[in-house]
Amino acid sequence: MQEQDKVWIFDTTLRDGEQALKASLTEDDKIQLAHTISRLNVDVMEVGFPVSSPADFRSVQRIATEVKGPIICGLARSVAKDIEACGEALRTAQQSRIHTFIATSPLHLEHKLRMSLDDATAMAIKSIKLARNYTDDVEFSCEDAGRTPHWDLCKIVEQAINAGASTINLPDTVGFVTPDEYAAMIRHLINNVPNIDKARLSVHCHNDLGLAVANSVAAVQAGARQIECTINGIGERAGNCSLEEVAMIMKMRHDHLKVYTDIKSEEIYRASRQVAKICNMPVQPNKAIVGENAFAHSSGIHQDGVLKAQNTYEIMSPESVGVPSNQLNMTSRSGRHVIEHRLEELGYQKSDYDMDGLYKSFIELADQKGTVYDYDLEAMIYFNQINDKDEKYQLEFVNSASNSQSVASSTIGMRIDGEAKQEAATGNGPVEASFAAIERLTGMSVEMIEYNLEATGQGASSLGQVNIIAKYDGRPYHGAGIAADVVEASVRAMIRVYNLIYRAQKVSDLKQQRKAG
Ligand SMILES: CC(=O)SCCNC(=O)CCNC(=O)[C@H](O)C(C)(C)COP(=O)(O)OP(=O)(O)OC[C@H]1O[C@@H](n2cnc3c(N)ncnc32)[C@H](O)[C@@H]1OP(=O)(O)O
Ligand SMILES: CC(C)C(=O)C(=O)O
Repeated sequence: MQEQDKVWIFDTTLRDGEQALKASLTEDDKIQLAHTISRLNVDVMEVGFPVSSPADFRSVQRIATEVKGPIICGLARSVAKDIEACGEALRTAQQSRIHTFIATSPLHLEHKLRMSLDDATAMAIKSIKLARNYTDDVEFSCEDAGRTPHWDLCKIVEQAINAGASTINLPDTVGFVTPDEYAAMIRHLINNVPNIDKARLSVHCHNDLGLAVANSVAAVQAGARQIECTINGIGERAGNCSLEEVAMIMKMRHDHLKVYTDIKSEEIYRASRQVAKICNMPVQPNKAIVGENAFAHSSGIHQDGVLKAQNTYEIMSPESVGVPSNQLNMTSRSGRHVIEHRLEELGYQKSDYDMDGLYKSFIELADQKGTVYDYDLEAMIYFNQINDKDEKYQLEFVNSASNSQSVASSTIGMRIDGEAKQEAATGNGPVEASFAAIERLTGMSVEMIEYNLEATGQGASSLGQVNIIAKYDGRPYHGAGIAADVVEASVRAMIRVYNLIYRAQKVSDLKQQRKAG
């Protein structure tokens, strides 16, 4: 592969991505994420806007000192104090870049900066020269380039390169342009700026019309060689171009695009999950590359195809982006092939069950509860069908109390194998206290993996829906509960988990008996 075909990946998760968060990241969060981003093997990491606050200055400084590998970059307006703060914060970096910008569109010049293009150009040149006192690697951005006349861009870009900028970034700051327009802008600059070969052309796209990735790819096809992007596409408003998407487009479509990045794609999923968790920005399930459903197949025809040849419905392998494996969801849209496959993985042979009878129970259960899990399948083999009314643990009542001044308490009444029992416990909140009371009643303790509370319905009369994933004996169980009272919804979800554990234990006993006899 040739160096001129390499597209640099400039990650701005910790700068533009962070701008969109409801709560700022702590210094430690940023350090942790910076190490993760560096493991992706990005070329440049923009990690903050040092003049904006002492905390941002300190985190840029710490990342510059601690994170080795990528070029560490900070953002600065075309203002001396911003450049000085940036230069100072980046002083200890192995390789540093100062990224300075000024808006160039008539709209921003007139209404925001209240100055002419010539004045903005003069400020840009002064800033680039000042930045060169700190580092040889200076990037200059024409903010709102997408809405700037092409000849205005040519004028300022030529002077910025002469002043010492080695990367020229042309952002579509408000996500307004279409791919053909953006490509035409890049071509115009390549064809009309006499010193353009002295700089790397960069693009920075926002997703207001959902075109950030498409625009970035179109710009690369037109000759840009740096993409500014964020993990999971987080960023101002509708977000930025998503790193994982452009990296995988270039990897998977190298045949067509003929360019490459140095991203270690196997690190993508881990990075995505960490960003989602630390930034408290969950990834939508159908998000390309990293969404929960990106490698999940739910319909029978697709599942059958994937089982016969994975590439029938997967254009890339889950492992190539660090997802451990694909997922074949068992739902009412599944067919017999996937059930047979799953049971084979669980150690069953065809002679262990009657597929026609099993499939009938499977479809009934799937229609009732959506997803059917392994333990449901096994229970169907051993009990033919599952009836919730015969469950071991049945809730009778929940009586919880909490206030802001003392610990919460809860009394739970249950029927266990038909016998009425009750227990009380305390906790940090009424849900924790209720779970502790259930633990006493069942004599079993589970490890909580996930607790998710959502309102279903509207306004104050909405119902609380709780979904729990809890582990027992190394195996996860899923429980859901719905009630007007969120504590009751939580208790119902947890009791469901205990019933599933009990049923799985019974299945295991029956398996042993079958083996022995
Ligand atoms: C498109 C982007 O994403 S750009 C990056 C956006 N990120 C941020 O804004 C986060 C960091 N920003 C901040 O912490 C603050 O806005 C600061 C510290 C930079 C400035 O704060 P303040 O001095 O209080 O100014 P405020 O933010 O209200 O207004 C911005 C000022 O900068 C000016 N300005 C905006 N961009 C530039 C620029 N590139 N170069 C020079 N001046 C600029 C504006 O015209 C305005 O100036 P004015 O006060 O003379 O009207
Ligand atoms: C500062 C620049 C690169 C920016 O964030 C934008 O224009 O969106």
